[in-house]
Amino acid sequence: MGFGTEPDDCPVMQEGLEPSKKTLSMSEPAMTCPYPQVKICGLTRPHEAARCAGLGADAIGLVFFPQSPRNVTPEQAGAVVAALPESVAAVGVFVEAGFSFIMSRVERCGLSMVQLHGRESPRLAARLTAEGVGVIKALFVGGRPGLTAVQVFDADAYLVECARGPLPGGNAMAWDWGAARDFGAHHPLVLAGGLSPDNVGDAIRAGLPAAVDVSSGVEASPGRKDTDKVARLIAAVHGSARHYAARTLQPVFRPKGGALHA
Ligand SMILES: O=C(O)c1ccccc1NCC(=O)[C@H](O)[C@H](O)COP(=O)(O)O
Repeated sequence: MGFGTEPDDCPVMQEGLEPSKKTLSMSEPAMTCPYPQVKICGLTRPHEAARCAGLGADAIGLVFFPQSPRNVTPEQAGAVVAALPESVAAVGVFVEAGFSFIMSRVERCGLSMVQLHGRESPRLAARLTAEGVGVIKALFVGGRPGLTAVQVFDADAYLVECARGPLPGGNAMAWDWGAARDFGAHHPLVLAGGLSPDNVGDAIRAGLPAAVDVSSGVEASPGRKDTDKVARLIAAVHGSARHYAARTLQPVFRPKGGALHA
């Protein structure tokens, strides 16, 4: 696909690596969230990203995947990131890209996190983490890598969605979000797939995630966000706090300005 070219960039799953130790524990930072964080993915325009941030989005996703209708150039992505406040995370979404390609986008565009949305290796995730880049690993119910791959991927958070649709992500495919609930009780879960302002409350009640990720459900057209839908979605998420009465939620997104915020 024309991505990484170095031997170390090989984007296939590797065996025999140390299992991830990343689970929720009392040793995590004391900051808490009353409701799940929100990532709005697939932004292509600076003014729409700024509006999403103003409405309360905690993270913005930029897709670096040429086959996606939401694909951005480094110039477009840099302009979107520049429009964000320091408190918001700038997440680059990659599909089986190599280390050098990813790091070039991180540095050039000012990304604070990367989302690995294909069959990348645990070693790639570890190398990015060692560079100080936040990592979100996508895992797939009914696809590969599945939820058990959490044991070999050390990541800040795990985005879980189903594996249906023509693209690796951004397919607007709803699924049984409750199937991720047990996973989210033990790992930082970003729930995704087919979420919209109308169903996100049900999805949160079912899956109890630390964050939700939405693309198609808040779009006017692919790559263009409808900020009225974004406002309704965020209001619904903020109305879900009652479901977390017995849970402590910690932030999962690293703001582009550096410090974690509650
Ligand atoms: O959105 C894309 O076009 C995309 C393409 C290739 C890999 C990942 C992609 N999106 C990743 C996301 O984080 C989406 O927000 C996630 O898959 C949920 O999408 P949707 O069901 O449309 O809300």
